[in-house]
Amino acid sequence: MNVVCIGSGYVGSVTGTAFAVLGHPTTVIDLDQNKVDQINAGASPIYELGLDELIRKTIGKTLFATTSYKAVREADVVFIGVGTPSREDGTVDLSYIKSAARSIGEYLSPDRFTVVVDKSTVPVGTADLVTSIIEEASGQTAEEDFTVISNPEFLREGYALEDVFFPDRVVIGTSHPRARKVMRELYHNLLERVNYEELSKDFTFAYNWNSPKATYFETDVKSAEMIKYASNAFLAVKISYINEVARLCEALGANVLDVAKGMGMDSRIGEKFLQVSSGWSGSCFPKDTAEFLETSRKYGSELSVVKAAVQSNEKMHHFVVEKMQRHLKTLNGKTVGILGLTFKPNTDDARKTQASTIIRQLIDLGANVRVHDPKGMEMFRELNPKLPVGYCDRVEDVARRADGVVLLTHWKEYLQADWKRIQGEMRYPYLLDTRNFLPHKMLVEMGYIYEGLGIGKELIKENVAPLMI
Ligand SMILES: NC(=O)c1ccc[n+]([C@@H]2O[C@H](COP(=O)([O-])OP(=O)(O)OC[C@H]3O[C@@H](n4cnc5c(N)ncnc54)[C@H](O)[C@@H]3O)[C@@H](O)[C@H]2O)c1
Ligand SMILES: O=c1ccn([C@@H]2O[C@H](COP(=O)(O)OP(=O)(O)O[C@H]3O[C@H](CO)[C@@H](O)[C@H](O)[C@H]3O)[C@@H](O)[C@H]2O)c(=O)[nH]1
Repeated sequence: MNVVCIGSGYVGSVTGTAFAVLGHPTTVIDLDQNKVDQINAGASPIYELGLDELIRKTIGKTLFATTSYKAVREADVVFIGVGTPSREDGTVDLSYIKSAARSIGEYLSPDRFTVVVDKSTVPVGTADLVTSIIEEASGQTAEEDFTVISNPEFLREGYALEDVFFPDRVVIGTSHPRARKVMRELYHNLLERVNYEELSKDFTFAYNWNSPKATYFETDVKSAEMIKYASNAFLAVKISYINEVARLCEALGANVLDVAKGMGMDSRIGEKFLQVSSGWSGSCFPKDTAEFLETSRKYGSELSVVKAAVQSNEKMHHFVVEKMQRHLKTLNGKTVGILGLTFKPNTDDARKTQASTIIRQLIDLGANVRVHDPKGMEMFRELNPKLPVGYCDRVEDVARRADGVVLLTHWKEYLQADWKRIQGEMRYPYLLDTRNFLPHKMLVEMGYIYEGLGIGKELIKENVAPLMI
């Protein structure tokens, strides 16, 4: 089956590579010549564990990359995986989707039935919009010559390949019988794990080989579009909730790590997405909750739980700064080291990261800020060109004459850091670990004044339950 993937970002590059690995001739199309050149050179345009390796193995065989839309002519399935960023008012900017739809329409073959698939996260009703643009640009008839369906993507950055090859579910939104048949055929190898034993020999990174096979769920197009927003918003609510519980634990002297563990043992609740943080962030949750909320308001059915989760999340960013301020009395003139700029580990993605909000607040309060991240410094600097921070290549440099160090992202590099040496660099050994990630007991014994989130003071000295990552 000939596959085209429009967009070679965090979703397009992974999806395109995955279908190529599964044996479908796949062309990735991006307007960005640099990304296309990188893929053709056998390298990934993003940092994602294992992706380089798979691109290298498939490029020129089943994987192709280009800036031209010509491959659409020969395609059975065309995925749209372009960006859907937020506008100022929180609603989604669909300009990339519209432009991709126009280009698809211009190249659509009149001689074959093509299934166009929205993989980007798009508001309910977008498939209709894409349909009308393609009809106008191609002069062809929807549902006869082509159809537009929804197949939302649920991958997480940092675990993208694992999520794509071993998804919990594949959601297909269409009532078109022919499109359903095409999509079942396309996903057959993935659902049945055909040749996965062969693949396992090549993969040098961990895969969840024993997980149950994915559920293939067919529904109508609008419900599929809705499932994506409803899922992301639900996960954001879950994190906001545990973060609020963490604040209360702290006030009451309870240990949120054990509280989350005990809650997660109830299969109705589940242990995942109960990790305390300085707030959720990144390129998906902030924009998707904003759009979902705006849509709910537009239709007179405001999602008040989601609204509260968003507000609570903003409070969580402030809480981290306030906690530091409480401890150091003032931040004016103090030097603060930040560990972690990406919104989570194992990605270079620094879009809409909580680090930028927290750093801005620290600077507004008069602090001098130094930062480090294993993979995200380049993108963070590009996105925040005027932010007056010192970029450090080594963890120790962040700590130089610092009055406090804050860990925002739980990169394993920080677990392995030389904490004795870091302490030696600091003016005052205050360490705020917003992920409760570091070995507290050892650090306290070393002489650090250690604070986590949601852990009562006396518990810090004991061996509290480790964070699940
Ligand atoms: N990042 C994630 O983890 C993730 C997960 C699931 C769903 N999504 C959704 O998937 C979509 C893509 O997200 P992303 O993070 O991959 O975005 P991205 O910004 O990383 O990538 C988008 C790519 O599309 C290209 N592009 C834009 N317009 C184009 C056009 N007309 N023709 C060809 N290429 C074009 C851009 O150059 C860019 O490389 C969004 O809707 C997002 O919400 C993202
Ligand atoms: O227990 C948790 C889990 C996550 N986070 C934070 O929540 C944010 C989002 O994390 P995660 O969901 O792992 O990353 P994404 O790559 O943004 O993935 C989300 O957004 C994608 C884009 O829509 C979806 O495809 C995924 O299913 C959905 O998990 C990050 O800031 C995390 O640090 C927490 O604070 N605590």
